[in-house]
Amino acid sequence: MQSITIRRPDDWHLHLRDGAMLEGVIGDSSRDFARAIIMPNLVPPVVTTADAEAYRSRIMAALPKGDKFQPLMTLYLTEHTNPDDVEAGKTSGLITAVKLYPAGATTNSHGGVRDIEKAMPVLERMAKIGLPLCVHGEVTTPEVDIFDREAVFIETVLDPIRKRLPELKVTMEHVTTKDGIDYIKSAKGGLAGSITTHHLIINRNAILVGGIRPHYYCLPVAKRENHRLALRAAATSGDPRFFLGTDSAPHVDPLKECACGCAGIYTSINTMSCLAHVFEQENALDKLEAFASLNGPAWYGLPVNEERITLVKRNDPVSFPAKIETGAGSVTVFDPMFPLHWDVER
Ligand SMILES: NC(=O)N[C@@H](CC(=O)O)C(=O)O
Ligand SMILES: [Zn+2]
Ligand SMILES: [Zn+2]
Repeated sequence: MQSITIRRPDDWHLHLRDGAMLEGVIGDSSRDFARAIIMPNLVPPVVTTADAEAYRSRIMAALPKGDKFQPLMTLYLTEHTNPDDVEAGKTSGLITAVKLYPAGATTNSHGGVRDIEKAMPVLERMAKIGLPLCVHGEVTTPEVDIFDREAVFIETVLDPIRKRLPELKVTMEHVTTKDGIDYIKSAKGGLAGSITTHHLIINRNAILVGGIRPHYYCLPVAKRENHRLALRAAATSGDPRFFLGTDSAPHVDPLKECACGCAGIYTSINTMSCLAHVFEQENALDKLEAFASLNGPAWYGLPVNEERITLVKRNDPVSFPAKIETGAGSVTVFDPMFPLHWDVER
């Protein structure tokens, strides 16, 4: 039987939500992952260090007994964020990054940033103290086609910010285009990118061919096949600038299966099985540890995990539930549309 042992992975972009949903999903992350960067787009969002402290306590309270899981907290950047509060959050060790949502770009982003000038004092402080900025990199301009929004963001928002603040560390999250990959590779430093599980597996056909499939809809939306291939090449290359951020984003089924469905794909439960499959297909199982367990901590200046996990390839497909049941309702699990044979040994 084929198997591979790697350092326990981390998830550098995760939505855990709150309340009954948090309780329903956290075990799927803490089972396989040691740490995760926790997204702050709750309702209301996590905007102050005090909010993050309280949210962290709720996460720790929801954690299954015996699981060791470290939530790495982020702040939701607004036009009123106080640089002193951000600095205090970093100094105390609570805050790992600040998250930029262009207002209106994605789920619960309406309180995000409209005018980047208003956020400059915070960004300047972050550059000074070495606190990374995590970015949802899409413009919201109505005239820009949704499939072009990442490329236009890079050119019109991200590159100008990085030229003004070369010291600012920026994580381009959930990169979905070859343009994003090329931009990260061309940078002389200070820039890295997270890649999701699902964007390595689906292109936009998954959402639209043969009927509209809301469980493959997320933001940034999956692009054409050439972009998916660029993501796969980057993720499996071992290049330290690319690492795993699942962007596992649970929404209850009624909010996905309706006339105006929410964006988000739930992958926490089967991400490691999917990734082993992808890396094996690319003849790059030896690069899985770099992508899932080494490159992220190096970028965020954190130690790598000492624990190991073993993935084994089983003859029979491993079964995952089609849906998980949470106290908030059922959540459909990402279906990669091929059988999964790799399994995390428990
Ligand atoms: N990725 C998504 O499609 N949705 C995320 C938000 C985000 O990461 O943009 C969510 O919070 O639901
Ligand atoms: Zn996002
Ligand atoms: Zn996300």
